Amino acid sequence: MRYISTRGAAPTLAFDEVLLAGLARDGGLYVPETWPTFTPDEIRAMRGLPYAELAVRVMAPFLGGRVTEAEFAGLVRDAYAGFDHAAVTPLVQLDQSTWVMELFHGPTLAFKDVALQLLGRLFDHVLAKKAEHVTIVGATSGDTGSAAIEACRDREAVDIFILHPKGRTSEVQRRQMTTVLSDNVHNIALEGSFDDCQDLVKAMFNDTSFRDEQNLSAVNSINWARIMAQIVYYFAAAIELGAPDRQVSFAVPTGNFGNVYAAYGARAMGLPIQRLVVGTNSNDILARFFATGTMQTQAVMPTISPSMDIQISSNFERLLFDLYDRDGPALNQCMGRFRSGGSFAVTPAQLERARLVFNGHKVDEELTRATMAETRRLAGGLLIDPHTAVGLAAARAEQPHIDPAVPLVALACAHPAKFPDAVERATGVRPPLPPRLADLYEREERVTVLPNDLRAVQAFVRSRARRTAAGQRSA
Ligand SMILES: Cc1ncc(COP(=O)(O)O)c(C=O)c1O
Ligand SMILES: N[C@@H](CCOP(=O)(O)O)C(=O)O
Repeated sequence: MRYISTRGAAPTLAFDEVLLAGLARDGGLYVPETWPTFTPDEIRAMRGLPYAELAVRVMAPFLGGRVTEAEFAGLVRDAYAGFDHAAVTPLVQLDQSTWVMELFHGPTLAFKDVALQLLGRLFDHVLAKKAEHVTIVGATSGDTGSAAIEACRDREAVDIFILHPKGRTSEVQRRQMTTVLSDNVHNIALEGSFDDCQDLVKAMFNDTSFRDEQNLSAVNSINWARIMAQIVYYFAAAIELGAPDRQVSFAVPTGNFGNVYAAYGARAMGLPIQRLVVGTNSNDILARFFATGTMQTQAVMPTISPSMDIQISSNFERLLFDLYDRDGPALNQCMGRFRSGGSFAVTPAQLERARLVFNGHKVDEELTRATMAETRRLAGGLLIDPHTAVGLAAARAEQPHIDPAVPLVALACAHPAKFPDAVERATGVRPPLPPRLADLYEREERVTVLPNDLRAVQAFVRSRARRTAAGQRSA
């Protein structure tokens, strides 16, 4: 298995290289040269497997022999042993045709743990073999940051720098990041939005001398391995609900388009997914795209689902690559137009192809709150976080237009305790922090505030990374 860049001008890479590379050198994102596929019989044979075994089956074709299956199975088992539910990503049935998939049973209470607990271990494994050290730079609107920090803290071969938009995450999300005081963890509160954070991360990758000097790596979903690990839970849910002999649809609260792109990947691998419903908050650029075929940025608006306060969804480029029939140079031109003018449009034929699978719905603040309250009332007191509510409300908006016999799974991407103020305001109930985070508000915080300026961030990284200009790990 080799990986190619969506912009068509970077060398193809093997799995271990793509894991460490992050963004491709031509500014594109890596995708598999061809999607591996499973036959219905192969999917049937996955029924009843424990999550970790299923994960190895689903991900093995992506490794291309660069990590042995036995080594990989050990890393996967270890990654999911720390989850507090035996099923890792359990399903909860809400009514005859609607389920919620709980993705928040990992150490930082968000779906990011599912991929990042594995990535941290993969980084260690691959870096030890290569005797290398990497400097990870990542952008977060709240959840990737803490999951990545938890996965990489105290790892000798890694320094990790996480940029979050100052004052725009929930307090729990911020504290989950800034109270980790390990020497290799560096939190930056950026004076800007999440999109600014993500732009700076990409700019650091596109500065090739800085990239090489620091041996940069990524933990955001620009890293292919993140997508690979997220594909697994779509298999887990669909198989539990009857795949390959029954179709399944998913509703996904969406910001950077990584999670729902993983569902698209699962479908490309042979999983019978009928619909992918994209739920956006008031930052509804994706819902507008699926309605009109035009991607047009607007000013980012703070909402009660802050992890989705995003205008530029990195992973959308991976879908566009397919809509452009994998023509890298043509996509490069389109992305250039988007960068310079803040908009682009696809052709009616491209939009029609996208809409065969995807549809989008905007869920405003009022509907988000109403969905949290209604779920508590109708589902036996179940509390859901605002992001999950966006996904569930989008599912409800789609349901009148789809076959009720096809199960619809809404993704619960974060634990309600990460957003206690918003949940309490909507439901009257304040979700308590689980025991492992019970003293979060008493822990010391460490964070550096920086302006939205590439040079300032690069200077900070240089001053803190345990790496010399010659590319070695410093003493
Ligand atoms: C709780 C939560 N829900 C939804 C999303 C959106 O996911 P994606 O960026 O993969 O579209 C995020 C951030 O990624 C998140 O943290
Ligand atoms: N919502 C995300 C934004 C970054 O997304 P990623 O999936 O690309 O890491 C967050 O919580 O940080």
